[in-house]
Order: sequence, then structure tokens, then C-alpha cells
Amino acid sequence: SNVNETAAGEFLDMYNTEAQRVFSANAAVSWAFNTNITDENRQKSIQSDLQTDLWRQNMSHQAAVFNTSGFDPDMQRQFYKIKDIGTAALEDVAKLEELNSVLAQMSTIYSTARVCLTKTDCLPLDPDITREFEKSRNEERLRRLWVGWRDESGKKMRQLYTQFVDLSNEAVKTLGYADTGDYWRSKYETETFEQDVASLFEELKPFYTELHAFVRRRLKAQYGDSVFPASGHIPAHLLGNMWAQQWNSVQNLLMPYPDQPILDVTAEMVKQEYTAERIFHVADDFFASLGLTPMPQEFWNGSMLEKPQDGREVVCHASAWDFYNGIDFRVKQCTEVTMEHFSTAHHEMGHIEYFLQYKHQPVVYRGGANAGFHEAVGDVISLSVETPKHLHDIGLLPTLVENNEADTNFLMAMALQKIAFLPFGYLIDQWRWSVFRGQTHPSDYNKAWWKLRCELQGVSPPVARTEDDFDPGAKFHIPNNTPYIRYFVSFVLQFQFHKALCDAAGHTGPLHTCDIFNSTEAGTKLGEMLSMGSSKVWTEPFQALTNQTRMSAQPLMDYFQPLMTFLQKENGQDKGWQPDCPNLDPIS
Ligand SMILES: O=C(CCC(O)(O)[C@H](Cc1ccccc1)NC(=O)c1ccccc1)N[C@@H](Cc1c[nH]c2ccccc12)C(=O)O
Ligand SMILES: [Zn+2]
Repeated sequence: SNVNETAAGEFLDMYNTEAQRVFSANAAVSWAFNTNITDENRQKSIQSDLQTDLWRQNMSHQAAVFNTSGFDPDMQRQFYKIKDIGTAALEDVAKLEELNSVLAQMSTIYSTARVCLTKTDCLPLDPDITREFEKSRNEERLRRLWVGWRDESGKKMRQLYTQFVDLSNEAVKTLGYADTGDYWRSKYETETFEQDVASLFEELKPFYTELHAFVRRRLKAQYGDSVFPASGHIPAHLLGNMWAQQWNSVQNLLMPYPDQPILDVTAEMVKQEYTAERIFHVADDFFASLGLTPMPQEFWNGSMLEKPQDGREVVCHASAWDFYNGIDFRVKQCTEVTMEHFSTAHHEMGHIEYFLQYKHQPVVYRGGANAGFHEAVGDVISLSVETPKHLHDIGLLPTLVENNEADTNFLMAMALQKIAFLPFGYLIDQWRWSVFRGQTHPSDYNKAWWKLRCELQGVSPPVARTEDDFDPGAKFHIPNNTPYIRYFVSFVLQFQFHKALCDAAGHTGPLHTCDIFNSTEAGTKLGEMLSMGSSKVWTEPFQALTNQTRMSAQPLMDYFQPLMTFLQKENGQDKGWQPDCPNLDPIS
């Protein structure tokens, strides 16, 4: 009845106004905690999250009064999202406060953890330990940092994590979800989502197996066979990254043709005295070249682009912040002058550009079409930026060599970032979904984790692991309770987006040479998709941009096809690993 519809419209207007006030206040308190970790700021953040959850609970109850069955689809979608409040649904306020407190404690443990190699020399993850993993080739030192980091982070939060799992499951069950994983997957609005990502992973496994074989062979040459188990696994501390999730930091050992120019532009950035600010201005220039929205002055005034030097403890893991007031948008990144951070800066700015494109939407629609879309925006831009041609154009690659060997080297550099990541991006939530659905009990947390790491990623722990350890907790997204399958989805989607944008830009030739810089045709199509936010099911904006209706690994595989041909020839039958983790004697 239109009386009900009129009242409903007024409710939505009220919700939208109030939500901007409540969410921006909460963002400000959360920002203060993330950029200055103190007991006082943690308590304020816990209370602010609690009040925000209670407000969302109240709004959900008010929305439930309306019979939306006769409403137009858009109004129905807005009511659905207002009632979809996740863990805020926990009715018991004491439990809701405990949930927020447990999360804040795990986040604090992770972000303040330090590894003491001597009594006085205690290193934080960012920048010190990360830099060691990128630069050191000392196997023993890497092993000590690998074990030390897990002792200071994951090991200290095992009990907190079991508490979190129980409280989160209890909360989402009041909304009718089977468990937290069921709730997280529902956000993709795709009945077959779990099967879809599983078949994408199966489709991509052969590519990963070829890359793994080549990298293992080169690392054996560097470190000697004795460090490598007979099972075929690569010890996880030798891949240039604390989690072995991306291998581009050891690319200097892995170039098929070593006598070609170095593609890692870190040294050139240092030589040109790049600053964090300049890195972000280079990224900003790219978005502006597409005709998209440049970063507003508030972004430059409010962001934290470098780790503070005043002794403050901060959450260094990069993130992008929407203050839900249409004005304040910030990045928090402990930026170092490296190519990895150059790439992360584009990734974070991609989140900000999405915020800017959908800031006119009702608050309930200020999100990615699905979470994979949000993670893909910046990475799509990086696929153009990181081409040798573009790096040369912006002065970071002095000599541009364009021949087959240079091409193979470039594809290897990209594969060490994109193909290497796929099993990792896939397995984190395989572990978490199994925990949430009760298939993995606390007594098996670490065993289940390493089963996935050994079987799917083909990496093994450098020392024996036990259930005293809690290695999942050593990765940011577990204590910070950030879903991870979004990155796996993004790594597939970003090549479908790249192909569509390159077509729009009139690119001809292989996909891996495409650079959409200055293409307002590409920018217009991207902007049209981003400005929709989450107002429609993701397949609609997806089809508008790509003319596809499903995720497909084909554009990713086409992009890397020349490298796969090279690797298959190099590897022959010398590839693969036994699924089970190798037996290791406990640390002597
Ligand atoms: O975690 C990140 C980047 C951090 C983030 O931008 O994804 C950040 C994570 C986060 C989520 C929630 C609270 C705090 C941090 N996500 C966002 O800031 C964000 C903001 C708005 C919407 C969605 C995500 N990258 C992943 C891997 C990765 C994907 N693409 C990359 C490109 C370059 C380097 C790394 C990656 C990682 O480091 O394991
Ligand atoms: Zn992200």
C-alpha cells in the first residue's frame, strides 16, 4: 500500500542521514586507535564499535516492522541490507562487548609484535623484518625470523581466536546463517560461489605447478639441495615473503634471462629519491589520466602515508578508509620506497577511487559490487603501470628492451606476484570456513592449516610445527577478521576487467603489453561500473563492463600463456610435490 511505501521511504531517508553520522563518528574513533595504539584508544574503539553495533541492531528491528513484499526492488534491496547486520546481531550486550574486545586484543597483539634477535635488538614486522625477507639470503637468519614472528604473533592469540569463533557463530546464527563462513559467502549473492572458486582454483593449478617447479629448481641452486625436503615442497622462509604469498622479492634469482634489464624498479626509485608522497601522486596521476576523480585535498591532509617516527604504535598493514561523510577519504600505509609499496599504493588508491565513485549512493550501497571488485580496482591499474613500457614512460626503467627474452622476464615478474599468490589467496578461507563450520577443532587448528599449505601451496614449514603454535594468526587478516577469498576472486576478476578496459582503450596485440593510461574511454567504462557500488547484484555491473556473466580464468591464462609455454619446456616432468607435509624434527 502506498501509505506503507511512503513511511518506508521516510524511514530510508532517516536511516541514510543517521548512518552517515554514526558511521563517520565510529570511523574517526577507529582511525585514532589504528594510528595510535594505546589502552585508552583501544577502549574508546571497543565502546564505539559496541554503540555502532547496537545502533545497527535497533535500525534492523525498526526495518523489520515494514512488510516490504509490495515494494519496488530497489527499496527491497535497501531494507535487506539494513537488516543484514552480521555479528552486530548478537543480542547479549556483554557478549557483543566481549566480541569487540577480543578482536581489538588480537589486532593489538599482531600490530605491536616484535622479534628480539638479541636482548636489545627487537624488530617490528614493518619495515624491519619485511626488509630482511626481501633482502637477506641467509637461510638461518630467515628461519629465526620466520619462527620468531609466529611466536610473537599467532602463538599469543590462539585462545582469543577460539573465543572469537564461538561468539561470531552465535551472532550470525540469530540471523539464520549456519555459521560465519555461510554469512561471509552470502555476500557474493551467488548460490554456487563455493564451487565456483573451487573450480577456478582447479583450472589454475597446472599454471601454479609449473611456476613452483621452476622456482624450486632456482632456489635449490641458490641454497643447496640439503635445505629442501625430498617431498618436493619449497621451505616457506625462502620465497622473499613472510607468508610465501608473493615471490617477487626473489625475482633477481628467478629471471629466465638474467642479462636483461632489472624489472624491479626499487633501486631506481631510491636513486631518484622518491618519497611516499610522490608514490601516491604517481598513482593519482594515473586515475586522473582516465578521467576518474583525483584524490581530494582532504585525502592529502588526512592520510597517514608513512610510519610515524615519534614512537607511536600504529597498525602498519595498509588500508583505505571511507569516513561515510562524502568528504573524508584516507589511506593508512607505512610506505617504504620499494616496488612492492608502489604496487600497494595503487591497490589502496583503487579502494579510495571506488569510495569517490559511489559516494552519492545511499550508505547501504557504499560498498563493492562484491568484495572482489573492491580488491581488484587498484590492481587493474597496476597491470598497466607495471608494464615495462609504462615504467619507462614515467622514468623508472631507463633502458626499455622489447624482445622475446625481455617479454619472458616481464611475464615471470608478473607471475611471481599473480600466479604465486593463487593457492594462498584460496587456502586462507578454506581453513577459516572449515573452522567456522566445525570441521576443524581448536585441537587441530595448526594441523589443518599446514595440510592446506603443504597440499595446495607446495610450501613446508622450515621447522616442525605443533598445536602450541597458531600459524594462521601470523597473517594480518586472521586476527583482523578480514575475509580473504576476496583477493582470490580479485586476482581472477582483474584480468577480465583488464581485458575489457584494454578493448575499450582500443589496444591491439597481447594482453600483457596493454597500458590504458590516458584512455578516457576505458576510464568512463570503469567509472560507470564503480559508481553503482553495491546497488545491484554484482553480475549486472560485471556484464556492463565485460559482457561476461561469470568469473573466468581465461583472460588470466591468456595473459600468461607465453610464460607457461616457456615453463613447460624448462620443467618437463620435473614438477609437483607430495601432498603431505615433510616430517621435520622439532627445533633443536
Ligand atoms: O591486505 C592487502 C592490502 C590491504 C587492503 O587494502 O586489502 C585492506 C585490508 C583491510 C581490511 C579491513 C581492515 C583493515 C585492512 N582493505 C581495505 O583497506 C579495504 C577498504 C575498503 C573496502 C575494502 C577493503 N593485500 C593482500 C594481498 C594483495 C592483494 N593485492 C595486492 C597487491 C599488492 C600487494 C598485495 C596485494 C595482503 O597483503 O595479503
Ligand atoms: Zn585491498
